[in-house]
Amino acid sequence: MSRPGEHFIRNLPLQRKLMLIIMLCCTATLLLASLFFVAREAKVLYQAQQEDLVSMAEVIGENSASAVVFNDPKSAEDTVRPLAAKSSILAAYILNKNGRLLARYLAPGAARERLPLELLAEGAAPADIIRAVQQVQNDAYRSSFFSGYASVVKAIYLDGEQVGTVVLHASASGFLHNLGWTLLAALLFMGAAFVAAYLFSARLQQMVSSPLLELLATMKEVSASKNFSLRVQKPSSDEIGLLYDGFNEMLCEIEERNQILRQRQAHLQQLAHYDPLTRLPNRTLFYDRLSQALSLAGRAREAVAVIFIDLDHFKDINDTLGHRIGDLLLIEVASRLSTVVRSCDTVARLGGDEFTVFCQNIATPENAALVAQKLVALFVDTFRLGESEIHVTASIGVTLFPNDGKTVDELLMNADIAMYHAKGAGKNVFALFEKRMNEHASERVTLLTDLRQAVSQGEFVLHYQPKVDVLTGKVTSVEALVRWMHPRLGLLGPDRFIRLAEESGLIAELTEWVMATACRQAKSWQEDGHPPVRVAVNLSPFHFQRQDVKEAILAVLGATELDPALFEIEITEGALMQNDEYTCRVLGELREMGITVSVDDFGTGYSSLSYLHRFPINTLKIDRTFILNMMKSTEDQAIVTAIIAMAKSLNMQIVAEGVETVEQLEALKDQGCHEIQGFLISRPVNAEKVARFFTDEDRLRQDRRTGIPAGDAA
Ligand SMILES: Nc1nc2c(ncn2[C@@H]2O[C@H](COP(=O)(O)O[C@H]3[C@@H](O)[C@H](n4cnc5c(=O)[nH]c(N)nc54)O[C@@H]3COP(=O)(O)O)[C@@H](O)[C@H]2O)c(=O)[nH]1
Repeated sequence: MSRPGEHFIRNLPLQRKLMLIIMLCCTATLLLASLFFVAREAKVLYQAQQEDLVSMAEVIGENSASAVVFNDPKSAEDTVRPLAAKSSILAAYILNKNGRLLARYLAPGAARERLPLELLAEGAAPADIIRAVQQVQNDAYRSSFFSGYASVVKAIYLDGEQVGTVVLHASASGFLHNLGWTLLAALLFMGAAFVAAYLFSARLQQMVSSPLLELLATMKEVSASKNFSLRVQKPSSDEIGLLYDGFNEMLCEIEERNQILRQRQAHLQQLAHYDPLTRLPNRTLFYDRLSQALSLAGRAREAVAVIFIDLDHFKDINDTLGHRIGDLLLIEVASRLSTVVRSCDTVARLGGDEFTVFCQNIATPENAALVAQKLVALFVDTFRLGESEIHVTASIGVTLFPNDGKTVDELLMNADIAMYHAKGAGKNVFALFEKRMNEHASERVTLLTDLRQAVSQGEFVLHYQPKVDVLTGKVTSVEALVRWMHPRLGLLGPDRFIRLAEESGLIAELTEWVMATACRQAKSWQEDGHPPVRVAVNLSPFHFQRQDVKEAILAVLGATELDPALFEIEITEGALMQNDEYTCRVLGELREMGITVSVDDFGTGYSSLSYLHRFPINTLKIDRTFILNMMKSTEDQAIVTAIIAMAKSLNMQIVAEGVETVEQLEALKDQGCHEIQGFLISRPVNAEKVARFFTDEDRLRQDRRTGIPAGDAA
């Protein structure tokens, strides 16, 4: 705890503090110097005065020595009488060696009460006189200052032997007067020195404090304005100069740190609001901008179009061509999308292959459709990505504020629903949101709930579609195709629920049921006396990528005791291209067991034909879209020809899917296709009906339509 004085001094401004220090130091120094000077002067003056008195006492002593020896008071008094001429002498005494007072002189007007020997009683004993003389001798110096007289006691010698004593008292006024002058001079000197010190210290403190005050002012300015680019001009090379350097360096460092901080903040801002891959606004920024746009549009009574864009088959592209190409595609798509919209509109990437756009001030739904049309058109040109050139399409959903929704979430949800409708409508199209689409969306949720129970409730049934040899007409295998006997909606085709099963993870359970049922059916046909027929089951890519798919197949074959040679799996091109190493190994192991491996919907994926030889595949099934169009599109015809030629060179069996007409059959036969599957032979039918194709009679009926020659049943 500091004392109040200390506290006061501590809180004084620097200038005052400096002044105080300097003045205190100066005063103390001056005081000490003056004291020393005065004390010294006093000593000199005293000594001079004493010397005078001593020489007078010596003269008196010499003159009175014989009078003292002979105890002659009269002669002794004669020696002191001339002292009357000396105005400064107050009193003089001559004593013999026994202390007897022989002579006495007292100046007229001398104050007797101040003189020790005068204070002795009349006829005082010699011993008292000697004691009083000793006291005079002892107090000689002090009495000069305080009693106003100077004293000297001097022994009287005759022939080297003390015979008496002389005591002299003189007025000290001369000495004190001189001392007074000396003191006055010292005080004047001190005063002058003090004034000089004050002026000098004022200048000195200014020299010290003004750069510090300047620094303080700059510091306040920096702190108020946050302008860290300010610098101070170094005033000197002393410690204050170093302080200035330090201050400038500190500002420099703060400025650099601020710069780094600003860059980092900008980077964080970028990360928080922009997609790092495409540099488009991300979901957060899109939400933010759209909600602002909606509140503006609400006040201005304007419409806003929210568009949801999803790339078709992006997963397949990623899986087959790799993530690097997938990333390049997303970047290219982002840049194409940005070319269509106006500067007031926003294009964003929500994640994965999902992009969104909102356009402000859209006058009519037709205008929104025009924008969507432009967006679809962006995908007409192929994308050149590194070495690859690919054709990609997108499905687009459009919704309008305020008619279709009032909030960002509602609009995005509806745009998403519309986009799903566009996908369902065959992809590469756009769909404007309609209220009824919402019903479909909620239907989808209900369907999913129902699907979860469907397997355990036994609501699925298998239909079978035969594949026949184009030359012999023999059934080579039957494809098991699942249907759902929905208690409320009736018989549902796989297109209504396979995707849902895949998305919900129910596909594995469903496929295991399909495999078990198909295998049991194949056994059952045999037990009913039909010739052994191979049964083909579709494996979803989601299921195939599960590490236990082989074990699941083995378990089914083991449980049903079906010969693996009578079991076939159909996997899509996309599934084939995912995780090559694993796919290759599992397919190899399945083939070694005698299971037939077919690639379904071939031609729709992105696998290069030469890539196929790496996989242990038995059969390629040409996708039915090529078969459907081969009679009218030379391009599709060329694709079919190329696939057949390539498959043959790789010693693979070729099955043409979706053969509906005899013309298609003839064309395929001419090109050397091995097998066909399609409505021309049979639609997918139940187990009982398909079994009829195993007998000669039904094949013959079939032969009459197709012209395929009859042969032995498989
Ligand atoms: N993962 C699983 N996928 C399955 C399963 N069961 C079926 N599916 C897949 O569902 C898709 C649609 O199948 P579906 O509605 O059964 O259609 C099949 C045939 O009806 C149809 N087809 C056959 N011939 C013709 C024809 O001449 N014209 C024509 N328009 N359609 C025809 O093709 C479907 C069979 O195709 P594919 O499988 O490619 O051989 C379908 O993709 C099935 O794969 C299942 O259990 N698991």
